[in-house]
Amino acid sequence: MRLTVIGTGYLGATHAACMAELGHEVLGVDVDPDKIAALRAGRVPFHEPGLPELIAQHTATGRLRFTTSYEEAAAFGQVHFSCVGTPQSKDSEAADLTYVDAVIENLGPLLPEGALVVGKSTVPVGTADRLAGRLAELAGPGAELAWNPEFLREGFAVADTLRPDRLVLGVRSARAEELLRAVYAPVIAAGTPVVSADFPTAELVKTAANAFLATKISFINAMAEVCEAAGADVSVLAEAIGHDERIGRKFLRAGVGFGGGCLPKDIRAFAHRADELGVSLAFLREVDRINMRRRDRVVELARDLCGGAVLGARIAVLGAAFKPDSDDIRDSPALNVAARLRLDGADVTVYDPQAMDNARKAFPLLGYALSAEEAVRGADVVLHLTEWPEFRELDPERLRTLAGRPRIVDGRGVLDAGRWAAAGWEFRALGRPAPGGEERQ
Ligand SMILES: NC(=O)c1ccc[n+]([C@@H]2O[C@H](COP(=O)([O-])OP(=O)(O)OC[C@H]3O[C@@H](n4cnc5c(N)ncnc54)[C@H](O)[C@@H]3O)[C@@H](O)[C@H]2O)c1
Ligand SMILES: O=c1ccn([C@@H]2O[C@H](COP(=O)(O)OP(=O)(O)O[C@H]3O[C@H](CO)[C@@H](O)[C@H](O)[C@H]3O)[C@@H](O)[C@H]2O)c(=O)[nH]1
Repeated sequence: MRLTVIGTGYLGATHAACMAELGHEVLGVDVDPDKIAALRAGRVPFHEPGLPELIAQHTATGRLRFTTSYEEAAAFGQVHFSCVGTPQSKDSEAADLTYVDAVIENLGPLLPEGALVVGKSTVPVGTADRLAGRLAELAGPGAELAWNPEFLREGFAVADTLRPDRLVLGVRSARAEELLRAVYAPVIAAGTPVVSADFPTAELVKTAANAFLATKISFINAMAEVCEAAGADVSVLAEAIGHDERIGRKFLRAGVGFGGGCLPKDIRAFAHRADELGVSLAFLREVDRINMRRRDRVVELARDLCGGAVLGARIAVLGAAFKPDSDDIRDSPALNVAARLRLDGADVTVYDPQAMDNARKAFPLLGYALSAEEAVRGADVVLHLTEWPEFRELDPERLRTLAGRPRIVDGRGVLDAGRWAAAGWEFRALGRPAPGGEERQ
């Protein structure tokens, strides 16, 4: 089939490449000419494992092309996937729907009869119904809308798109469902469950899934707070409760909390939308508060380790991306902590294997090092805030010879506390006692 993918960011570029991989002819569309120029040259303007290979392969054969022209897109595609951003509004918790609206305004008047526009962005419930009305005004009754939310995780985006846990098809006609089933035929044939739903249910599946995931993380982080107060170990607690299959072991990693371009803004937008509907999701605001408190706790631990104030202290921050295998720094806990310590007068040096360019642009006042070792050299405190595999491989013995003072906070709970302590480090982790005794408060 001939498909367009409108908005070629983290979601759209992956979706476009994966649709080409499924055998479709794909045209990616973006308003950012630099992004389109990079993609046309087979380059991916962000870090996502496996994606550069797919983009290069399918741009080389011509099955995947890119444009900035909506006219070209409307003339080309039978199905148009809308993958533009829905960030948090500048002045409230609500989602900013400017870009989602712009796709319909730009594409609608150009569409031929029978075109299907498919929303993939994460939107407040009720958006699809509103957009369908607007599309009907702009394009006439021949064009139709469907809603097909996306559940991919950054770092696993290609695998999650080609082998998702489920496909959710929000449709208003048998024809729309048939078209979407045809688009995803190889994925469905591989056994992926398909859930057909009305628009509001399809929209809500997405926001409910992210709300649940965020709640699970904040639940374990609240337990970490209790563990800190009681001298218990949250990593053992998480393992033990996770053996109960009703709870499950996934998404119970305590630490500095969730960040990124999805969970934080999606729970805020969901709570806001629920308020508009007269339903209280106040617990999601508490989920948000617990999450932000973990960042405060790391700042507090850094302060404690520096003897009460960080003014003039040298602090190494390992990690800038919001999670490993990504260069995405949107709402990154690591950079938020780093920036706050800088504001308090610390001399902060950050190292990340992939996110340095993005971090430098967004936080030009922080210092940057070319390696973990360089960041640690002379540091009074080391903060491990993004769990890249290479940080787990660091040699605590060698780093001890480089650090000004051997003190480390493991904000992700994955470093081997005993090994670091044995190498002479004062080791602190969130929700866990310090090795060899009660956690020092
Ligand atoms: N990033 C993820 O892992 C992920 C996963 C699932 C769902 N989502 C949802 O998908 C949506 C997109 O997220 P993202 O992370 O890819 O955002 P992004 O900011 O990386 O990408 C959005 C892209 O849309 C482009 N754009 C903006 N206005 C446009 C317009 N009028 N026409 C064409 N292109 C336009 C931007 O230039 C940008 O390239 C959001 O709703 C997000 O919540 C994201
Ligand atoms: O046990 C855990 C698991 C995750 N995190 C943090 O939570 C954040 C989000 O992680 P993850 O969900 O893996 O990354 P995203 O790529 O943001 O994916 C989420 O957001 C996407 C956009 O909506 C959805 O499509 C995905 O299903 C959903 O997992 C990151 O900061 C992680 O460090 C934890 O702190 N503890």
